[in-house]
Amino acid sequence: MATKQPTRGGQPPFQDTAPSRPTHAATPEPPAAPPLEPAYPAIEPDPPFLIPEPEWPQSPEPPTPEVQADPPATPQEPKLFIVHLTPELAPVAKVGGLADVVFGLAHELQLRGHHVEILLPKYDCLRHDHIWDLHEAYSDLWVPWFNGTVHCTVYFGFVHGRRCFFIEPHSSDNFFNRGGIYGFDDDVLRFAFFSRAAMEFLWQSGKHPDILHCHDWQTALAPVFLYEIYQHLGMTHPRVCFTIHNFKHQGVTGPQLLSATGLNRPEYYAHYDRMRDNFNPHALNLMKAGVVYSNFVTTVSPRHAAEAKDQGQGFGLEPTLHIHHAKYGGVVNGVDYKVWNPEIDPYIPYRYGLDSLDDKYKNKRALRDRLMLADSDKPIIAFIGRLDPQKGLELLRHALFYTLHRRGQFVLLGASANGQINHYFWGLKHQLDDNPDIHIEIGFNEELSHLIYAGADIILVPSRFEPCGLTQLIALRYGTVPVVREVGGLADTVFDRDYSDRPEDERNGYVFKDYDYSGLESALGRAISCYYRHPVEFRELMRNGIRCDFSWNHPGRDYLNIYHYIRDK
Ligand SMILES: Nc1ncnc2c1ncn2[C@@H]1O[C@H](COP(=O)(O)OP(=O)(O)O[C@H]2O[C@H](CO)[C@@H](O)[C@H](O)[C@H]2O)[C@@H](O)[C@H]1O
Repeated sequence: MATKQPTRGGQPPFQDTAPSRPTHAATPEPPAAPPLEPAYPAIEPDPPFLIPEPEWPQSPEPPTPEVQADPPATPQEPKLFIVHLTPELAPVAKVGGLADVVFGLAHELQLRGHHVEILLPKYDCLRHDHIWDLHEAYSDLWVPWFNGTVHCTVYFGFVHGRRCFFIEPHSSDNFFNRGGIYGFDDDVLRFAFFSRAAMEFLWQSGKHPDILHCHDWQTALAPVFLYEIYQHLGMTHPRVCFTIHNFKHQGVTGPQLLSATGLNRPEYYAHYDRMRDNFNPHALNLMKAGVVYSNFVTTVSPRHAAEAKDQGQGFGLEPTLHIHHAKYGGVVNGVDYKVWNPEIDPYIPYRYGLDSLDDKYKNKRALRDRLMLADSDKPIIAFIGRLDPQKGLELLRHALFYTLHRRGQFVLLGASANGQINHYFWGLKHQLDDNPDIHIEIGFNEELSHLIYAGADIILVPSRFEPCGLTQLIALRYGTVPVVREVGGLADTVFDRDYSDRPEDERNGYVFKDYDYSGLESALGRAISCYYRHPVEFRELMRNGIRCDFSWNHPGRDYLNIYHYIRDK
């Protein structure tokens, strides 16, 4: 049996995980720099709401069972044409939570009667089994790039009812034929190209959305292109909402970007008020550009919005967020309960809900069978996520051994883009291979994740920082009790059973504050004790979680309020 302090495994490669950039900008905040809000021309009357083009057939996929009433489209509210620009979309191109958010939000907006389209790259690794009726929609897109143009084909298809356009460039750079989504030396150029191509597509195809909703640094150049290029060509209608899912990755690059994208004029763009990185005066920062040029900027929880602006979690964008604070806020993500719902989940062998909670334990057995874990009365503690220093890897590793010590079982599902980290967890896996109470699965496996959410008793989210976090929200729906660090969206959504000042029926998990082993043990230890010693109370906690409403209903409303606000301004 492994002991609490392992003797093998070597030094984890993720120990020094302090943000590589200082938390305060080296460049002082300019005293009276006026916000550089794009001076859009006066808002023209809305064009008639664009209904789906008649030639697009309806999605032929079978309807999914309805588990909750769709919110009625409010007749008095103007219907919007909303385009999402995104590098990820679940489940066809998913690396992390951003993919789920675009998938869920787009559907919610559609349910409310708005016309939504999603633009993303046509990666060679798209999951075609989730795309219906894929066909060529636009064959003659020419995108300016350096001193020439790149020919692109645009495909249209439905991803579980969402209308999607996939942009495929034909160039020797093979931007999106790399067998993966991120992790290449030219990532900034790849996504700068995508943003330019998306804007060019909107313009050439005569689409004038009311709202362009961009996600993360990968699409942050779109509002720059809109304001600096396309509005002068007549695209004066769209307003831009920019959502930051993760401040850690900002798309910092050299001035070559400007000649590639046709923006040119380095003396103009490399200005502190526009795109110049707050640390490196010779670099450009795409995320900063997105903040400066968008009409509204959100991150994915109010707590993280404050942490990023005022508490050193903005990875250097703090002064920029201060300058633009009037158009900045946080909206907690939702979960798509048509996908993440144990009552209808096709990936779990036994469906269950509040009234049939016992069937959750059949899934626990199925999970043990599948992962060859010992059959016992022990609780299963799980972690699902990217193996990134953000996720609290030292605490995760500690939790694994602490769980064994406290008579629990541990399941870890994760992967890292960093070879060293993957290697470390492979080492841990080999070290613990014979232990019947541990399973470490390295890789991305959406189907398995459903079974883990359903079969585990406790989900652990020990993040260093967490803009929102979807795993705890999904786990709550599956009656799996979250143990989380009190940070970002985790603090906004999980309320400690013993210490929260919320009413008892709103307490749904365990929370710890300090990023250290004793902090983790205090919360995980209480959760395991409750499981063993107070099973009735533990069950009540599970029920409280299932009763939480983290659907897209509320965030959908919040985003619509933002959209209407920036349209009316
Ligand atoms: N190996 C694996 N196999 C199968 N499924 C896996 C997996 N690894 C992760 N997942 C799934 O991917 C999603 C991850 O959600 P997170 O909230 O952890 O997102 P992430 O940190 O990537 O994104 C950022 O964006 C999201 C969305 O805004 C924020 O919630 C978050 O705080 C921020 O860091 C979940 O649906 C999870 O089940």
